[in-house]
Amino acid sequence: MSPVLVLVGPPGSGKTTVGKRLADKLGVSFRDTDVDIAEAAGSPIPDIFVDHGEEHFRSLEREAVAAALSEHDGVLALGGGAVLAESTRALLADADVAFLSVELSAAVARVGLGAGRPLLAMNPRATMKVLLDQRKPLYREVADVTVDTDDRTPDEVVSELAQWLGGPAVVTVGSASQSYDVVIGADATVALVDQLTGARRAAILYSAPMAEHATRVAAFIADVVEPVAIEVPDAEAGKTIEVAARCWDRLGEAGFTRTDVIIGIGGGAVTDLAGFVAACWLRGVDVIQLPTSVLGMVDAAVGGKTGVNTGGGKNLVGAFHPPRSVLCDLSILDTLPRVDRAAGLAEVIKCGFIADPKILDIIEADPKAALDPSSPQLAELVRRAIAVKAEVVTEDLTEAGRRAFLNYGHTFAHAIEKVERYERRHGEAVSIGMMFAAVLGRMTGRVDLVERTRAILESVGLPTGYVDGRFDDLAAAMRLDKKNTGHTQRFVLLDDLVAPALVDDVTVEQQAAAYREITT
Ligand SMILES: NC(=O)c1ccc[n+]([C@@H]2O[C@H](COP(=O)([O-])OP(=O)(O)OC[C@H]3O[C@@H](n4cnc5c(N)ncnc54)[C@H](O)[C@@H]3O)[C@@H](O)[C@H]2O)c1
Ligand SMILES: O=C(O)C(=O)C[C@@H](O)[C@H](O)[C@H](O)COP(=O)(O)O
Repeated sequence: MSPVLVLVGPPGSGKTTVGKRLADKLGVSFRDTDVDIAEAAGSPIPDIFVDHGEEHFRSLEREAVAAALSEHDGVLALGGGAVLAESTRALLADADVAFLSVELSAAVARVGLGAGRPLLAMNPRATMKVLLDQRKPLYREVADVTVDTDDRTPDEVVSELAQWLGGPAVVTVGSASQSYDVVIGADATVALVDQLTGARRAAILYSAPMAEHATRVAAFIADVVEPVAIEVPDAEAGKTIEVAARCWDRLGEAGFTRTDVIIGIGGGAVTDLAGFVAACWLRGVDVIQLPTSVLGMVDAAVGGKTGVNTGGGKNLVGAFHPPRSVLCDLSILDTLPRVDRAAGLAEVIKCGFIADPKILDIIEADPKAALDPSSPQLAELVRRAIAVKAEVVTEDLTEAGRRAFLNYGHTFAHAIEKVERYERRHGEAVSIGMMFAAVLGRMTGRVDLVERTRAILESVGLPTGYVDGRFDDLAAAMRLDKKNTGHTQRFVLLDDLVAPALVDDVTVEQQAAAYREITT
């Protein structure tokens, strides 16, 4: 766990005011290490200075900062002198840190007579000058971003910080030479050109709704590679072996070699197809994924699972084929219909239940913001869900073990999708599938998360019930689930919040009873 953002800066820079407002805007909590120290010591900071001296205070501060950095996942403000400690500066190297800068006169005016600030009790202007001269280089050393607070309102500072947090972030999947980056931010696509080194041609796979964007990307890379545009049918209609075969024909016509690259631009259906086409062409060429839906960004384009649907079931034919990189340009989400944003949130919520409960807190605090493509909340949710997936996939690329937890809710979801001939959004099916799994979890004596699951899914407009009379078909589809082994059916259920387990003793009667409970 680490803070969303750590604020450093001198007294009067506005760390507390800005920190509280930023935390509110992001839907996270605020913590201040000075408050922690005073609470733990049972006396105000000036008294600690007077009774025990500054050295003693600094040692309490080092401990408080180390604890908060490992425990807190909201916005964290540090005392002005915290950066004096070398050990604290070393810890801050792993955190996102913002330095709120302020010039001498503004700092003195804001601090006034220095009430509550022992070092400024005497001659505040002269003392503040010494503090600023001594500490400014240290603030700069630890900061990832510096925000000038002179002549600006706290809200203006908050906006700049929120914007910076929405800027490119990089999550690495895998380790050493097997790793790749997921770049997340408003301008992530700019990184594409650097990713094309060594390629002569780039085949761009896209479907009609993303045609304009694909044309822009083709023009953007035309100086470095020859773009080969391949339009495929939209959504699940494109995820078939026939469409893949047509793409391979086009690659053959274009003389596509092993050093050429495929680019997938679209939702999860297109990135799954693009990855599969790349995995098989010449037994494997590189694919760069440019997901354009929430679901594509947080899930489908990350992790190297590629594939198509067949008459037998969802994603039954495919390959593990990690991408060269994944570039998530958040600004592209502006045109994504609201229903598809909600569908993507189903996979985000899944990550909340299996690994990162902060995701649930953020959505529960403000479901509307979670659906808003320009909100800092959605940017934060995308980053968190990608971090969950990256962590799991890094440990278990081929689903030999823990990766199966990412399939929470998917046994029933994939059955729905098959029974409905792939005409329902995947995220909606996952939403219903998580209700089914939550009911099974409670029924089998595990944790009861049924109402929390229902409430959070419905808060973003996702379905939580299903139609009656289809259990036999669904049960038959679930018997073909990829997690099953031999005669054993396996479900991912939650022993507790963020404690998923692979369970192999769920009876058909329990499945039927869970189905009845979610049948509307
Ligand atoms: N490989 C994996 O690990 C993995 C993980 C999760 C899901 N998936 C797969 O992903 C697919 C679902 O992905 P999805 O929810 O993105 O659905 P989708 O790919 O069908 O996209 C939904 C719709 O949104 C459109 N769209 C996408 N981005 C847009 C944008 N920026 N503006 C306007 N329209 C846009 C698409 O063209 C499509 O019409 C399923 O096939 C699912 O099986 C794969
Ligand atoms: O990446 C994984 O592993 C997942 O299970 C992620 C799922 O959210 C995703 O829907 C995936 O496509 C399902 O994989 P499948 O192997 O069950 O088809």
